[in-house]
Amino acid sequence: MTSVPTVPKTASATVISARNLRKTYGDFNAVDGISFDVPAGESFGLLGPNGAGKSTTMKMIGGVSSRTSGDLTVMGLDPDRFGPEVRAHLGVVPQQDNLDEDLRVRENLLAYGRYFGLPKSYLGPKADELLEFAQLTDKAKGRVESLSGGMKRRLTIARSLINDPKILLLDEPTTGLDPQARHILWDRLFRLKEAGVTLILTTHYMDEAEQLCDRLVVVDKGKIMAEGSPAALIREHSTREVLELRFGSERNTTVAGELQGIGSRIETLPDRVLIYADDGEAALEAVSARGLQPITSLVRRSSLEDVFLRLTGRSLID
Ligand SMILES: Nc1ncnc2c1ncn2[C@@H]1O[C@H](COP(=O)(O)OP(=O)(O)OP(=O)(O)O)[C@@H](O)[C@H]1O
Repeated sequence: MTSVPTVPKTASATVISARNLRKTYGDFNAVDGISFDVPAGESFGLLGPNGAGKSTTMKMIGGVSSRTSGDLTVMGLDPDRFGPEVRAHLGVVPQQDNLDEDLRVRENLLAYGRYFGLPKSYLGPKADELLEFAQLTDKAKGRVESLSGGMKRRLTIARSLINDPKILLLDEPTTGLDPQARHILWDRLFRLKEAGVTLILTTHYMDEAEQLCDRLVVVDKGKIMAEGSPAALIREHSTREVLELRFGSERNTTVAGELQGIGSRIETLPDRVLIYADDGEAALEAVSARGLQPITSLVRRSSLEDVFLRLTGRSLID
């Protein structure tokens, strides 16, 4: 039997450490040599488009997919060698809800807890506490199929907390949910963070990353393009404001030349032109002064979407 090393004291502040982490399928690099550290209690995000390698990274952290090369430790342990021990520290919320539709809501929590070998005396009160946390107490005896998408997500999160994990892995926690359901979920995740749980989440929603993440890595095609807090990334890779102009589909693609010199950078997208400037209103006045009249104009703050566009030349949401 392999003995489990004790978690080194010096590493207590770092709960996940990846060095040159790589996963290949045939000759395709799904995760292409990424490195990052996550300290305890942080809310850490992997932000990137579909196919960037986010889920593959999560699966390696969760010990359900072995890495091709590189180093990875979770709570000081290698998930490839100590899968069950690593999973005992983790709560996992997969991209697709995989609740047991044959069981009632509360039963889902109990059954999952039994799978972890947790005793009945612990599970009953814990299930009730988690239903309360997930705002599902009144649905305890209901059928899973009768829950809304947001409720199913909350039940999946409640289920992932049955073993009091120190780290919660959330793969695209709010994909497919309506705005209200997303906000309720964000609030619950924020409470977990306040309670000291380390959150690792993947998302392709920039607003979600901005709301939830203390720090994130921007990933594209299996590589890390940038790393930092949302505010620091925006400061480093974008201007304070962005002026969005729509001139109509024909004109959008040809007008950029006439805008040269306004702001510090211009991006032409199929449906609009973006002028990056610290003062968006001043940029708009400069556009008018050139006799150019957009159909619509909007000044907004820079977002992580702008960071992604800057780093990859592509829009985050296709
Ligand atoms: N088992 C597999 N076999 C072959 N290729 C795979 C496998 N799993 C993932 N891939 C490929 O690896 C790349 C990264 O996939 P991954 O699911 O990690 O991306 P992602 O960033 O999580 O995107 P999504 O949000 O779509 O899940 C994709 O091109 C995907 O097609």
